[in-house]
Amino acid sequence: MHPLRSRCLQLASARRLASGLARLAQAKEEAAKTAEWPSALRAVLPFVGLAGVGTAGHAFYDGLWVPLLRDGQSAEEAARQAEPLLDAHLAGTALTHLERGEVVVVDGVLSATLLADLQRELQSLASTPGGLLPNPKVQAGNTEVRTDRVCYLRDPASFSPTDEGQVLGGAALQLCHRRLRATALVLETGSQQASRRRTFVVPAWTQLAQYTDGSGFYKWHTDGLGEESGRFGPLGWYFWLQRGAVRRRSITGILYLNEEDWPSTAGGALRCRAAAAPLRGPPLPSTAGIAEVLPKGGRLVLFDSHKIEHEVVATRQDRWALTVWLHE
Ligand SMILES: O=C(O)CCC(=O)C(=O)O
Ligand SMILES: [Fe+2]
Repeated sequence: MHPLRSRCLQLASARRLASGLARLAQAKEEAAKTAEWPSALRAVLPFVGLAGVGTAGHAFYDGLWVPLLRDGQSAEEAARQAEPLLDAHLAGTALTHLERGEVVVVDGVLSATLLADLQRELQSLASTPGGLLPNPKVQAGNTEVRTDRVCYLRDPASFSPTDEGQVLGGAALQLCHRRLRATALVLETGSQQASRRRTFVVPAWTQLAQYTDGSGFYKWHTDGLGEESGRFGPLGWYFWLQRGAVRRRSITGILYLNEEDWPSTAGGALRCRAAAAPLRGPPLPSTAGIAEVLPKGGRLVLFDSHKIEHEVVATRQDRWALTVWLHE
């Protein structure tokens, strides 16, 4: 090779090497700059992680463990202490109507004597200080949605006197609580003939609600998660955990503890955006697809917790309802 050509080639490769080295140095400098961020991030990450796990744990505890998993029972366990409110045949029919998205109404599930005893026990509970508390929404500062006062009935085996809101009630209330929970078993058995076999988890508590004369109402809602579930973006997972038990609700069962003759002029109707299936009792009025169910004492109402939109209209006399949510 000509010496001049060889010199040129040497110069060219030296220049390439120099520019390569310069690029490397620049890249190193940039990497060092950005490395400051990950190391800062690495320092806070364990705390962020701990806070996340703590928040999730709390949401799980509050939203699923306490209301359902801690002392919830299988339908079989729940039925050990009392007779269900429905017989097997009625329960099978009820399941068929529930699957069609209807509201099942069964009258006369409590005797007249029991209804009279209930009136006495309820009056005494209503006048016991701290016996009934504002519902959870009102406690959270929201008075627009519902105004009832509530307490949670439990049987002695799961009762904790230190837990606010828990009550034992008298013998009549205890019997209603047990019979309402026991109804889970006939519904579960009835589902063997229905298109979907169900296995329920029954909370240890039932909710006793009092809507008072002149001011009690509960605006339109469903008892499940409804539309709010997806609304929260990045916080969605938190609400998903926090509303764990609500998410697992399957059937709402309401037993009215009022006098049997509830006048239609007294208001207080449960209105459901669905067809009603009165399995025992008179046909129910319905306007524009909304069934109107008066809270007659001894009336049992069942509906799909997620699908059926319902409201309680203002009542002009004290109105009592005992509710169980069967979960899946
Ligand atoms: O008392 C009723 O009739 C229904 C109450 C209700 O909708 C509820 O507690 O979720
Ligand atoms: Fe409801």
